[in-house]
Amino acid sequence: MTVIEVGSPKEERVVTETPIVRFEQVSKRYRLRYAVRDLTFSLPSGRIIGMIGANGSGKSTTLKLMAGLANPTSGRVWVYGQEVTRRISRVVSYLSDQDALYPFYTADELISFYAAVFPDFDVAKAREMLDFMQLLPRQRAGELSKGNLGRLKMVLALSRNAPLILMDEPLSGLDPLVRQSILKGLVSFVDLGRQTIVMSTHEVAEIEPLLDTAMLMADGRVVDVRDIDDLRSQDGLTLVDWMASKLAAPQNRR
Ligand SMILES: Nc1ncnc2c1ncn2[C@@H]1O[C@H](COP(=O)(O)OP(=O)(O)OP(=O)(O)O)[C@@H](O)[C@H]1O
Repeated sequence: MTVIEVGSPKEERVVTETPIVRFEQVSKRYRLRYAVRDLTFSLPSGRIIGMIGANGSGKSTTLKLMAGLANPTSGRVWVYGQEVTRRISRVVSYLSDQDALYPFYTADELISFYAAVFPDFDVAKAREMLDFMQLLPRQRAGELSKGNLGRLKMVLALSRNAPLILMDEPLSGLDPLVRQSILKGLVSFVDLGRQTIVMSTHEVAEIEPLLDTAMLMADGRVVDVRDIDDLRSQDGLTLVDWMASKLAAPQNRR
């Protein structure tokens, strides 16, 4: 298998060229309206990939298609070399943007529950992350503030040793002052030699230092997928500049 080096400013890592995610002419329609249309793209493995775009541009739908939680109306989706069905949850960890935790379970009980459901769940890692997040093991999910609930959901999603971790708006509800450091700390628990993170976000400037790759969506389509280092070195653009220039292009306007 061919390998390429991904270098500074992040630490050197070796990633395979085999895409972790592949979409081929995928559309998803809800009743009469297309949420995403004709998506064809691949995402590289061993990276932190940010999915950015305006409200309603199709980010959540695309993540759900990767997680096997939505079926394509047409087209095909592969993750980790397998065509996606609901069974893909064996190799995909998914953090929803909805409040989906059982409110009466404590953090500790949720860790046990996840460990029972997912064989790749790392209990020791989860406890370490819980501590890092300053969450109390015996506190019930329903008693947590929105921000702390978001932290707990991240702990649970990132504690799986799954090849693909999907996070839908992981920063929503988190205090802006701690958002970046929390995410940076949590991501350090992930083994990017074997795992890939794809996360949707509106916090484009804050997330940029953490990302390797950005995928821009508009009106249910993928506008572009770019390596962040290339954007900086070849185009001299920040992520925000790039997003603004791409969305201002006539073909991307409604
Ligand atoms: N279950 C659903 N039923 C009907 N329409 C849906 C459903 N899910 C998404 N849509 C529609 O599909 C489009 C794309 O929605 P999606 O949630 O994927 O966008 P998004 O980029 O994640 O938005 P946001 O940034 O606001 O979360 C929107 O027009 C939305 O109303």
